[in-house]
Amino acid sequence: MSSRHLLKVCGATTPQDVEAAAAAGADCVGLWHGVPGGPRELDPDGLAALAAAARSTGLLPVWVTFLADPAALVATARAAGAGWIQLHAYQPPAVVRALREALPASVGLVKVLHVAPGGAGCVERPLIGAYARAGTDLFLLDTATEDGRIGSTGRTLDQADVTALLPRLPRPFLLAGGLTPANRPAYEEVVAHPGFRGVDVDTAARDRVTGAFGVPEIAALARAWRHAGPAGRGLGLGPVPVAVPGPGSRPGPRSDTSQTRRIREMEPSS
Ligand SMILES: O=C(O)c1ccccc1N[C@@H]1O[C@H](COP(=O)(O)O)[C@@H](O)[C@H]1O
Repeated sequence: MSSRHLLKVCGATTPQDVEAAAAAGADCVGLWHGVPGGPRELDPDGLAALAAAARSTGLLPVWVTFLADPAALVATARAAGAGWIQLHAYQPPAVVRALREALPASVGLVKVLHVAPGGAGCVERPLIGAYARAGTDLFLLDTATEDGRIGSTGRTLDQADVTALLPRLPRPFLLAGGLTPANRPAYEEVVAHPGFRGVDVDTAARDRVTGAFGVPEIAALARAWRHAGPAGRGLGLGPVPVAVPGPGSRPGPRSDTSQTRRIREMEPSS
């Protein structure tokens, strides 16, 4: 038996984007709010409307944000009904903890770890254990460019930089950063890691002319990235064995409902 990996596509702005993602076989769709100056920024009503549209197609809506104020995050998460929240910036572990304490277990918490190119490593490396203990369900490894850009960089991570980080990750992770159907073979070692749960893509999910999500583009990503992993691995969000000891740990698998459970329950395909 083998497992199916997740495909998240990021930055939907219209119901048509959501429909394209669902039709092409994505599992999760990223919706922005609180990304200042971002070209795909949604207002709170737009976020809630597209989250509902995503749920109605069976997609898991993921709210992607740079916001760091716990009260604002909690209020928006409740109003929008996001399945997961992706903290895509340099929010400290205390923000994760505040969200974990305030939100139901059904809301998954994704913390992005930014990896700089050229062997410079992960910006948040000293905080990884603290993020896990604060309640992070899933890490997301993405590029931070030399000039400080984060999110939708279209820039790939070096497999060696990623694999150097993996022994320190006490939670499952998604991979991002300039991923395409063609560069899947460059990440064999990453895909084989027991914590790997799938990929997150913006640039390569889009029609080059219109800039909207493209069904052929997303379907090609799904074919390349979402297929079988090693036998017996599920999509659970529980702890991953790591070489790095950490003081305490959060309790075992949380009881949860709805969208997060849907991801946890995605059965391995043969
Ligand atoms: O999708 C975006 O444009 C975006 C903007 C701000 C924060 C996060 C964003 N998305 C993340 O960008 C990467 C994938 O981008 P790419 O494939 O390298 O272009 C992924 O982490 C998305 O969640």
